[in-house]
Amino acid sequence: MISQVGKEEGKEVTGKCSMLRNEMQTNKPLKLLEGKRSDVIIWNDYLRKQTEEMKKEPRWFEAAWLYVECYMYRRIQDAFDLTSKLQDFDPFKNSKEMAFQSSLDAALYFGKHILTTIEQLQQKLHKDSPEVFEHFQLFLQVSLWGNKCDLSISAGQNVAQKESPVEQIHKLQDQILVNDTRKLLEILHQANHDNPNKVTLSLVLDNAGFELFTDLCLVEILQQLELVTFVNFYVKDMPWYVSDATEQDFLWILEVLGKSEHQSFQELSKIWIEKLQQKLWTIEKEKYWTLPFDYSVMEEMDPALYAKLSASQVIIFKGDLNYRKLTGDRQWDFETPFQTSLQGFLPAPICALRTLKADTVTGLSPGQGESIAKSFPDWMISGDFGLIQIATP
Ligand SMILES: O=P(O)(O)OC[C@H]1O[C@](O)(CO)[C@@H](O)[C@@H]1O
Ligand SMILES: [Mn+2]
Repeated sequence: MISQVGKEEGKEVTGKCSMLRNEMQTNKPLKLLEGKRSDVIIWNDYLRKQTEEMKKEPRWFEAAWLYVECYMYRRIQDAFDLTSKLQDFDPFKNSKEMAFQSSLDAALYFGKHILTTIEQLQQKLHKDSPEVFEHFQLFLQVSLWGNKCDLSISAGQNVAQKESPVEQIHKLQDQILVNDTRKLLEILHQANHDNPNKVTLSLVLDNAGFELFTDLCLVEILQQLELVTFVNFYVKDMPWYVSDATEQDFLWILEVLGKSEHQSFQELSKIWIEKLQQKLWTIEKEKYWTLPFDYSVMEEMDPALYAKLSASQVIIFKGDLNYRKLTGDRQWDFETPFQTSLQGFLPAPICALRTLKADTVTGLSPGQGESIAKSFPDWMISGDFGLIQIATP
């Protein structure tokens, strides 16, 4: 329940958001943050440095898109931080929850599919059987296409997933521009060989709701196939890009599945809650994901996080924004090796699972981008094309 004070403060936040919109529309200079969160100093220093480097104050239409776009979400949080009652209020919660509710059919279909798969795996499957690859590939691709479901482009409007994901992925095969699935499986096999029963996967999450559900299913299968032992899920530490997953969103989905009338959902929720209790899964909150930096400077700016990621055997980065931060959101030639575009960021083998929604991409084969562009002019922003892309140290 929001108190009377909370209601009044809600009006103040709305007023601040209108001002923010006006600053944006009229291309005003970016302002310093005013709240008291621990990252304010970092954001404000960054703005001062940008001003020094550009020899003028950064403005909305002139500064780098990655920076201003992140700054916009950070300013929204700043408005809440300046209240006494609404600092933990998530303005996107409703949109995230509604989007998941309207994707329940697809989630249920996939939930039943994973439970059947688990049963088969437990009964018979030999770890070297070709079926391992089939399962691995299917769950990886469903998690990839789950990334189509973000709410930032649709301004929070519904992006319900209606069709059965298993049937959809067959149709989408040709839209995977780089497919390093086999390499990823090899890396996991090698990691198990080197560290039996001690393989840690870091999964840097993107969106809550249906995408998160597909991520949880992917991880479950990786553990069932005994390719991965521990999973660290990295969530956002504040509401971000509308649909990005926070710890609350993660816990919410487990709760909703647990309370569902469908037995398959209940079962999955029970298995996953146990994994959290047994520390086979952990939810990690780190502030770096909502700072203005790309990942090439993480080692310098946040050596502790870099070291933590380095301790895992594989890191999966989900989604478009993570990809932009991996590549510094530069206008790379499409054929630049993915590894080059990481500019030294490689704490452990990296796998990017991303549908293209912004115009940066690397690691394509000669002429591939140009050829797609002829038939699909908006191939880089439509979310219709995807990558399963690996870089190894
Ligand atoms: O949820 P995702 O996959 O990171 O997508 C968010 C993307 O949407 C946009 O906000 C709009 O294109 C991009 O700036 C951003 O990279
Ligand atoms: Mn997102």
